[in-house]
Amino acid sequence: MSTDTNILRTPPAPVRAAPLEDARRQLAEAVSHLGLSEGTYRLLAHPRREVTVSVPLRLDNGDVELYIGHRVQHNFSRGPAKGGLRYAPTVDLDEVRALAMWMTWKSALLDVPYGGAKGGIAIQPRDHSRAELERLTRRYTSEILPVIGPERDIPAPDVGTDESTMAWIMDTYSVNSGYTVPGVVTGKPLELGGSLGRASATSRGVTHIALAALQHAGIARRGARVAVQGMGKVGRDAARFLAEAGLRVIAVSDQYGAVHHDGGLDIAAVVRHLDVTGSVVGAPGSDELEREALLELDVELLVPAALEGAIHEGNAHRVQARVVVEGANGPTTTAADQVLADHGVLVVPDILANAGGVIVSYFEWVQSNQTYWWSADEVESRLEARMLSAWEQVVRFAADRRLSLRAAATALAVGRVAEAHRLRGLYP
Ligand SMILES: NC(=O)c1ccc[n+]([C@@H]2O[C@H](COP(=O)([O-])OP(=O)(O)OC[C@H]3O[C@@H](n4cnc5c(N)ncnc54)[C@H](O)[C@@H]3O)[C@@H](O)[C@H]2O)c1
Repeated sequence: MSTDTNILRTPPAPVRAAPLEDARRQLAEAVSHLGLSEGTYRLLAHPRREVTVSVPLRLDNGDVELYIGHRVQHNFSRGPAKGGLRYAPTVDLDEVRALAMWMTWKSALLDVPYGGAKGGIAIQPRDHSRAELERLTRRYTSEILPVIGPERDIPAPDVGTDESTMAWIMDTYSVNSGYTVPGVVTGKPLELGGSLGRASATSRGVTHIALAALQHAGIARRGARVAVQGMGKVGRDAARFLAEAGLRVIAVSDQYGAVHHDGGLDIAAVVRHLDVTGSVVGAPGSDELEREALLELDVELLVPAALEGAIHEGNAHRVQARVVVEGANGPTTTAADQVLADHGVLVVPDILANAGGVIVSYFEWVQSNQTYWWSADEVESRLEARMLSAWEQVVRFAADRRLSLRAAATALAVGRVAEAHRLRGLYP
């Protein structure tokens, strides 16, 4: 058993700005633009359901550590709640609330029949063995068991979690149900009913949107310079797909630092180095760059694909990119958004740019529920069609209403959710 101080150790305090304030401000703008009521704002500014749980973990050395987990279901008026599960030391309830709200807008914008949710545990997964992460995941799952399920709330991977995490959730849920329930999570391993194309779906979607946005901005794709912040599940495949599409990825970063090569990085070599060493730093054919300097490089396209608040009031005026495509959720603060708009930077918002994940999650859920599997080509062509259709709707709405792409995307999504509420009526 651990010492008292160990038991009482609290997770590190969050270091970032307030994503929930930004999310609520975006909602308020959409409500006002659409002429919806104050009551509608209040209804949508607060999550429908929140669960906070203690997650005691027996460490490999026998000590017991306590972690705090959350699952927030922002809205389920259009279908089951849907959203990722994050393991990071910076997780707190307000962050999870913001991420859950953005999931509601994303599902509505892409017209998938889901609401929005998010989960998180305040833990540094790097500091734990695989066996510890499995026990943590199973205990967290059993604590939130009553509120999840294929018709209630369907988790998926996010920062610090992966397909193994989803396999453990599915197994824990299934053992407790007495039969196998593949539809309780998405982002599962293929062998357990995962979908072809799910692992790289967010990155594919980012790439489709980035190419459309460059064209919209009148920038030739061939040789266009790109910087990608974050080389995790989203960033690494986005860098690869963008390079394959003829762009020149000149810089990438992770939490340890950034690397740069003016002539274009060899992304396959960078990823091999990352897999072996755990970081992009020192990748062959690259110079080292200060981590945050990546955001300020002279590039045509910047893809922030790490965490919230990367582009903020303090650095936004130094961003030189002409187009920013948000691979991450909430990487641009509201204050930074205004600075980028004043500088003529085209910002494609997260709820559109990184929606490829929720689209193919929806395809996976449909396939799981029907026990019928689609080919990779089918998945990818349906993903591309949905992404580009949403892009066109947002661009048209923004032009008609003289809104930024973020304001347009949020208003379109909020309008659909508000309409679902109106049609269903208020119980009792
Ligand atoms: N995984 C998905 O399908 C998905 C879908 C939609 C949105 N997102 C969002 O995309 C973002 C990344 O998610 P992920 O699944 O790739 O997570 P991940 O844990 O796989 O990767 C995160 C990456 O960010 C890096 N990073 C952290 N802090 C950094 C910093 N200050 N500077 C540079 N790099 C930093 C990490 O080193 C890592 O490479 C998150 O905002 C997530 O919510 C993910």
